[in-house]
Amino acid sequence: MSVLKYGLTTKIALLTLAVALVLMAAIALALFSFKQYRTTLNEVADRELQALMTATRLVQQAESLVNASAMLLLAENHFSRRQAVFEVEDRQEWIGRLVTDLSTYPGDQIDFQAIHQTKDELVGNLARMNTLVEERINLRADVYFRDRTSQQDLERLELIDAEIGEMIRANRELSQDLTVTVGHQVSLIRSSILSSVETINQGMTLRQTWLLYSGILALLVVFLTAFYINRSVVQRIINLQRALSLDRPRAQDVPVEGDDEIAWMAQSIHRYVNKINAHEGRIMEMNEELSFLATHDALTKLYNRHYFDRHLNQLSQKDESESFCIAMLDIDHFKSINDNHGHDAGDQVIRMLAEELKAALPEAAMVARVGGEEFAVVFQKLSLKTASQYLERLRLQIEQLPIHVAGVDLRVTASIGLAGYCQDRDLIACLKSADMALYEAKRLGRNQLVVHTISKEGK
Ligand SMILES: Nc1nc2c(ncn2[C@@H]2O[C@H](COP(=O)(O)OP(=O)(O)OP(=O)(O)O)[C@@H](O)[C@H]2O)c(=O)[nH]1
Repeated sequence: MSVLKYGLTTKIALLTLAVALVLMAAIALALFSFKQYRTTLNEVADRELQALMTATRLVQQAESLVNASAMLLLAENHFSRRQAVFEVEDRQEWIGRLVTDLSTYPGDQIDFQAIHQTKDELVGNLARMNTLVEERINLRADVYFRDRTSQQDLERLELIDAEIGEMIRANRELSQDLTVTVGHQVSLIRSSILSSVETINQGMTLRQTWLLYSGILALLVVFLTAFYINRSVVQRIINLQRALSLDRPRAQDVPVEGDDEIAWMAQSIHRYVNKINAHEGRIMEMNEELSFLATHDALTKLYNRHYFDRHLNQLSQKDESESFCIAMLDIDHFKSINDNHGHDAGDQVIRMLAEELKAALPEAAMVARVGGEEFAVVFQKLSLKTASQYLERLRLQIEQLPIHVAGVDLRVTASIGLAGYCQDRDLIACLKSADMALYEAKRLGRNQLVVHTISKEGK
């Protein structure tokens, strides 16, 4: 019988493995999901938020550029102009760098070309404004410091102011365009972030569902395992225990169905119960045999001396006033049978006489073999007269009994002593009296019945 074949060990191991696999899959799924969400969140933080910050700084720089261009416009001398130009160039450089950074953002809906174009136009305008402001400062210097006022210069100054005013308007518009474009871009980045969050949410929801199913599956397998163990192990052990807890367990009550460890154990118990029952049956038979041998004579199957004594003792303790008699019977010259025909022949004669005694005497009479060729009879609720009639008839039957042993025909006789009407239930005295009657029968020539009657005063 292979333990690995269909045993409970294998089945429980498989169910445990199934639970472990489901749990491991759920844990792996959870870990993988956490890793994926962390990666996605890092990407969003690195890429989307970076782009968002770049865009915000770009808007700030665009506003600063407009302020710097106002400074340039208001410059009254070359020092102020150069300071404003320095500020403008600084802002331009920052705007250029931020626009380049933003261009690396992988958003296919964003119009980077428009941003670059707006920026380039802004830069071009500022360069032109610088030239005009420089020319205006020079002309104003000619007018106010060198006193070289000409109509032409005044007209030129007016033209320059007009062009600068135009440019400021254009720059403000370009700056607004840039802000609007970048603002549009910010909203795109925001949409992208929302889309990433939505993707994460969907992934989370899907994996939550999977984790829930995994948990339900694991619980199901655990319940199935518990149900299986209860049905296949616990209930069967309980049934086995119930079958064995009976006073006398029967092999057919031991449930042996199946082909697993418990079935194999039950089959072994079944075999043991069979063996124990067989042994018990044998022991009971032997007990009966022993108790029969303890109270009966092996040769004649009549009661033995021991039982006879016990019976007399019990009778003496009974508080009954009913009469009873005791007879003693002895085969005459039995020694010569043994001597002439052998011990086995003697045994056979004893057996035949015992059967004759049982057949001739009433069923209620207790007949015992109390010595080698000596028998005792206790008659209850029977008068001495009737008992003596039975015994006399028996004596005559023995006398005429055809006995064929050891190839020869034999005739045997028996002497009988009978005592009765014992007063005060003195059985010992009664037995002694019967013995004396037998002795007397022997003395008087054997093959006869002598009856003694005991009175209160004695014989
Ligand atoms: N075959 C056989 N002989 C037995 C058994 N028990 C006792 N004997 C014999 O029975 C004989 C009894 O002989 P005795 O006591 O001298 O008496 P008896 O020869 O019967 O003579 P009386 O009783 O005086 O008539 C002895 O020889 C015993 O050995 C037995 O179980 N089987």
